[in-house]
Amino acid sequence: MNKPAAPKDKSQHKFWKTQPVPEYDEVSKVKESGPIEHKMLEDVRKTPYELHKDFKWCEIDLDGPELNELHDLLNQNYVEDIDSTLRFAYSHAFLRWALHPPGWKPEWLLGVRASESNRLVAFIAATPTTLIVRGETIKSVEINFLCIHKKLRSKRLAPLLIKEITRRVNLHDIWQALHTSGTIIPTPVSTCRYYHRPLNWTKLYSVGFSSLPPGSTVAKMEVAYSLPTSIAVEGFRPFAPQDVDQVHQHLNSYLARFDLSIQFSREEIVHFFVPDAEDSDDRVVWSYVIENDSNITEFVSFYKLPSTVLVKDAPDDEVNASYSFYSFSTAAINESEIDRNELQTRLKGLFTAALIESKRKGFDVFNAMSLHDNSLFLEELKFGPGDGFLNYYVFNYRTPKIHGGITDDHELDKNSRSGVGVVML
Ligand SMILES: CCCCCCCCCCCCCC(=O)SCCNC(=O)CCNC(=O)[C@H](O)C(C)(C)COP(=O)(O)OP(=O)(O)OC[C@H]1O[C@@H](n2cnc3c(N)ncnc32)[C@H](O)[C@@H]1OP(=O)(O)O
Repeated sequence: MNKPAAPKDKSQHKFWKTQPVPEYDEVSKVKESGPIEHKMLEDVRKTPYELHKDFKWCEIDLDGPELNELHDLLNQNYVEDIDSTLRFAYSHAFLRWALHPPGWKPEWLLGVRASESNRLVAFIAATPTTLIVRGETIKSVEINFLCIHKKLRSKRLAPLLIKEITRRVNLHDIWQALHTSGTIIPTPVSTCRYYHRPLNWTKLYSVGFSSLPPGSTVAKMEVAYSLPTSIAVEGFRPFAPQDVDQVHQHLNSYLARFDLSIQFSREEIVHFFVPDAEDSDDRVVWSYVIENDSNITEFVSFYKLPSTVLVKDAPDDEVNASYSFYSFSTAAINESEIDRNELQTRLKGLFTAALIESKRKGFDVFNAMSLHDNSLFLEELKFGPGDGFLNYYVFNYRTPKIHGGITDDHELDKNSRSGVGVVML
């Protein structure tokens, strides 16, 4: 298992030591939460940061051919797993869905082009969100898709992208940002672990994602990960437009229980969960509810994010993965009345149904993290711990460390639930 690397001292981070982020040892000592730096709108620089003359800033218009340029930049240069065997392969539809939520701004889809060739060589995105940290509501952004072309790495371009997106966000009177990364910089507020539930074990084995335990066989592993062919939970059905109000209300109540979370507007519920396509290669998100007597009691959603297989001569070039997105059970909402056994039973039923649907849609693996109340079902539903960890950061905010659903030994913590409610794409 690859444990997260031991961090350096913040002072060794040439760029991050200049930014309003906590010291490494601060989150374990701090008692109060709040912004680190208070700036005024008039203090914000009015002009873009200067780039080297070989480069220029640009905004990426996702409604035209630039979408394809961004797609190619990310698919060739974005995040790879620890041993470089897989790389995220975002679809065009995914990028539009992720980067055009309600309230998106053209100037927050920030690119860098080579001055001479006009080629897109780097990108960073901000999208608006309503963050809640320990009950405090903060108008904020999510920062994602920071990517620099492989040939331009280690040239200190990332700090410029980060400073310029900060400036563009600050100009909207927004001073905090949520971001995640597999790498450690100053300073994670929480760390969650990835868990993987094989749906097509043989395929995962053939591309090197899964390994055969000693004494087992491919056939035995297929049986071990087989799923019922029909869904046993009564009232389970696809999420439909008429469910928006109930899901909006329950999901926000569910998410408000967590120390680090977000709140959705009604428009965001529609954007993120009502699919705009029937099943097709272009579909990005699937959402379902459990309805009893016209009341929605549970909700589950997952999105499609394949990875390109980078191993030479592998029999397949893609792993088709679904990722657990937002979900809730109303059994968890009223904190004083939570019956853990009841909640566990409901979540197991809900996620077994999600796994069956995922398998029916042709996914090879279902991924989830040690967040929400997931520790109540991950092991029972045969999710295995992954090598990957995801660190959560809140820019310009300090707050005591938030539980990421794993113990100090990085094992799933089944005794206390995670404090993380937000799921980053
Ligand atoms: C209020 C609004 C605020 C808005 C902003 C909030 C903050 C947002 C922060 C960004 C959230 C992004 C969320 C995502 O998208 S996370 C996904 C990040 N992307 C990838 O992993 C894709 C593959 N990798 C790359 O494209 C490059 O390696 C990247 C672009 C990551 C770095 O490029 P490069 O390798 O060529 O490095 P450099 O020489 O230019 O720069 C080196 C400096 O950059 C610091 N670095 C490296 N990686 C990261 C990272 N993932 N978050 C923050 N900082 C990072 C590094 O510690 C060093 O600083 P320091 O250690 O010396 O101090």
